[in-house]
Amino acid sequence: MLYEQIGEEVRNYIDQLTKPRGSLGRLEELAIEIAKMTGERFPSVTPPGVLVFAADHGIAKEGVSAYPQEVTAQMVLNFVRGGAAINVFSKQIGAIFSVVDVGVAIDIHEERVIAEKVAYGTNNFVDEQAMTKEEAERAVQVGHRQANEMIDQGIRCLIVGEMGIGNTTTASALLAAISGRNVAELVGKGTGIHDEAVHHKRSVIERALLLHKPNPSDPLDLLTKIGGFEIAAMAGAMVAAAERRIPILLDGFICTVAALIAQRLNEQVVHYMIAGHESVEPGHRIALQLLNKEPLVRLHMRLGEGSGAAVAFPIVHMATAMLHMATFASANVSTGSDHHE
Ligand SMILES: O=C(O)c1ccc[n+]([C@@H]2O[C@H](COP(=O)([O-])O)[C@@H](O)[C@H]2O)c1
Ligand SMILES: Cc1cc2nc[nH]c2cc1C
Repeated sequence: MLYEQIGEEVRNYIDQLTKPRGSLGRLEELAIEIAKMTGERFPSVTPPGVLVFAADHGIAKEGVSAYPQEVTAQMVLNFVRGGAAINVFSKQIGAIFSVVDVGVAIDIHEERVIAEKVAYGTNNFVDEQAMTKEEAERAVQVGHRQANEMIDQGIRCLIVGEMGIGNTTTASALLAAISGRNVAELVGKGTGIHDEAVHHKRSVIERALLLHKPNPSDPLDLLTKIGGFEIAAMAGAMVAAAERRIPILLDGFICTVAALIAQRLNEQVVHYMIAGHESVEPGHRIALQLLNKEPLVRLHMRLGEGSGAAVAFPIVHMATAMLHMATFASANVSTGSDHHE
């Protein structure tokens, strides 16, 4: 549960800082939210942790991505060698970074990749269940354990990223099931497929939903029938962060769908989430609305990996830094007519 009392104290304290009341806008609300999450009057979000989960998707066989499946494994190697966007951004924000293989389709021979493979990719959910219930549970537990390990290392804010060719199809199927919205409204170009392929992607998802009829409020049923291993692990990681009162900075579309799964595992988790950015993927806005979250930035990004959250992190950091301003009393600045002690 949130520390409501501390939130109120911080709200009153912010009104004593040397600025016109409310003039730091959303930063003020962010500082209050983080105080409520952490129970600290002067919370810190540094260092942040970036935890990237990688997995493959059987649905990729349907030709729903602009890139071949082997890119998942290739990018995992790129992550440990420091060449991806998220590596560059993680360095900029001073993040602790890890990448976890929770279900990549091939063996990865690289000791810097955390090996937690549940299976060699999911099954193609257009004609069979994506995974077994036990696999879904295991993937959630991998995420939970990995987030706890990062928190033990001292991170004060968690960014959960993903890599998985085909996972915008999986995330779209999950969101359509959860929201009951039309697939056409939420399906997008993912890595950059053309319009005709978007139609095909839509019909693949519609077929899968008709076949499986997942229960929109049962996270394990959703994951088992139409999920992905990285999405399950991300949800587990979010649950762990909330349990440890660590703020979660959400990334793009896939991450936000994982957040909806996390919400169905434990509804308290939503109170620990901050929406980092709004992705170009059309379903992202819908997923954010379901969580009742307003993104911090809109930069026309659609990369994943945790990159949008990493870009938004400095804003969250600024919100906590703001609390170290002088007060009207300490700086001997006259208060305005609307100032209340
Ligand atoms: O985060 C997003 O909003 C986002 C939007 C589009 C694509 N992606 C990334 O692209 C991959 C999935 O795209 P696709 O076309 O293969 O389904 C996966 O690795 C994601 O990290 C991510
Ligand atoms: C190159 C590449 C990098 C990515 N990072 C996240 N999803 C991705 C998809 C592709 C294709």
